[in-house]
Amino acid sequence: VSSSPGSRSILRDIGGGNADQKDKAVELNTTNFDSVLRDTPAKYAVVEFFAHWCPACRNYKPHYEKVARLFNGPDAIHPGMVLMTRVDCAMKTNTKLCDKFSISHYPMLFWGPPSKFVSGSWEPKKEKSEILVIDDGRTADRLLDWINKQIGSSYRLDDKKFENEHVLSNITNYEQISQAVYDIEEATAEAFDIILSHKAIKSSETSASFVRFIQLLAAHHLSRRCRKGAAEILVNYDDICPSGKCSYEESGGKDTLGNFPICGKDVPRGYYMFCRGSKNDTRGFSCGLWVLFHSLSVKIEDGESHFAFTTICDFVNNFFMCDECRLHFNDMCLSVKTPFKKARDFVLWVWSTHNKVNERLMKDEASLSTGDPKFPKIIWPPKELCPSCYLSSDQKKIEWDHDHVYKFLKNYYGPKLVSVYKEKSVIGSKEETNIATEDLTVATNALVVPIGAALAIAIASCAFGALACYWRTQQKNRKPRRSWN
Ligand SMILES: Cc1cc2nc3c(=O)[nH]c(=O)nc-3n(C[C@H](O)[C@H](O)[C@H](O)COP(=O)(O)OP(=O)(O)OC[C@H]3O[C@@H](n4cnc5c(N)ncnc54)[C@H](O)[C@@H]3O)c2cc1C
Repeated sequence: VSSSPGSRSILRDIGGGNADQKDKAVELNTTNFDSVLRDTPAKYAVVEFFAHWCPACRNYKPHYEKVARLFNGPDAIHPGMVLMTRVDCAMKTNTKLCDKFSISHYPMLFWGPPSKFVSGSWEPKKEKSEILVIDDGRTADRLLDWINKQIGSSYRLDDKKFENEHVLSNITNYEQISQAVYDIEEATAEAFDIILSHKAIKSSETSASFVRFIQLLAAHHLSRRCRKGAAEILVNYDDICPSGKCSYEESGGKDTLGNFPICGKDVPRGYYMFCRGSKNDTRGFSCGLWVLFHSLSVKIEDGESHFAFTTICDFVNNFFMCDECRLHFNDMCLSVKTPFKKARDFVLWVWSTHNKVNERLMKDEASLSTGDPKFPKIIWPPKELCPSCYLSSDQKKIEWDHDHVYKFLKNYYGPKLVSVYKEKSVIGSKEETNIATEDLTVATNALVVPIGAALAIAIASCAFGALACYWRTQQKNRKPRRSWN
């Protein structure tokens, strides 16, 4: 991926990277402008072009920062909506960048989808640009009003984290699933961190379960960086977990599990987007985990379906540290008596199992008021999302059209889920298109290729073409181990 190194860490460190001044707005320059705006999960960006010598800009900064604290960084009040950035045009290195946006005065503020800024420009007379000049952002209040008008929100400067009414409920919004691509990465990294912090690979059984899950991720995770991270772990597994005994601590060397961030060093970012609750302790990780399972299920081929089923069941049983959840889930796993032969059956099993959990939680949450008021549990998908999934329904019973449900799930957790990446690639350069496509390409043809000893557990169940290929490249590049040591 051609992003400049560290562009993602810049996004993550907003407030950390600029920790000296505690600035929340991200400082952009010629080098990181495109990569930061391409990598951001945010739907919109504000770019402030300023000059550090300009007194008006200095006076404006506290206003801009008041708004930036709402949107930027892991402590943001409304993360993932707007990325607030600034470019110092007084820096010689940024001259060309500022020229491209025809900067006529300081500060000058622009608004638009981040992808439109990538390799983008702005001219005063150009009509129909998706990049707009913010013409009324002179104070923090006015800037926020302007933003609210653009996105139909009602954010306020004194909003507090999770004490707000503004999270948009996504129950019936077909488009919002595209934000979940970032949550899948987040949940994967969080699951991995939990395993590390609990030192949860404790036996040969848990070790085998872990390897199988990582194998599933290496082959079918939607995010390229998570597939890559998973493959790295597999390749090095014998060294970092000899005989299933893992070393966990992060150290300078590459010989502990902690040194292999599964989705790259910049994930977890610290927040969820599609899975964001309106309260601090709702949704988040467990929602992200479900979305991960669904997104994996729709990628599975017929021959892998039973492997995927047992792998997910074992993973939940061994590594999902919510006792009630894993016990119930395990019961539902055990109730499957005949092995899956068809991917369709597995996709529908994950869906119906999730609905059984929803059904049970609907009652619990109603009596205990523990649910998220903005995201009440429902039998899913609601009619608004998929009318054709319903053959008939009354108060007590829904009769599903399983063909339509399957078709809906394949699209919803497949192309729809990754549509944000695709959108970015359409507008970007040819090179970018290739990157985005590569980002999303998953191994669909699962070949059984005999591979090395370290993957013995993995190949015992099945092996995936892409993974085997990766493994072989690594083996070629690896120095032979000196057996006399
Ligand atoms: C394996 C597992 C078992 C769990 N067991 C329990 C338990 O026993 N007790 C408990 O209190 N909590 C349990 N949880 C947590 C619980 O299911 C929810 O994840 C949590 O309450 C957050 O709910 P949510 O509103 O974000 O939606 P979630 O139920 O997490 O769903 C996430 C998103 O998936 C979509 N979705 C909903 N239903 C379906 C479906 N049937 N098929 C496809 N997509 C769907 C919706 O868009 C929804 O927003 C479990 C979680 C997991 C991953």
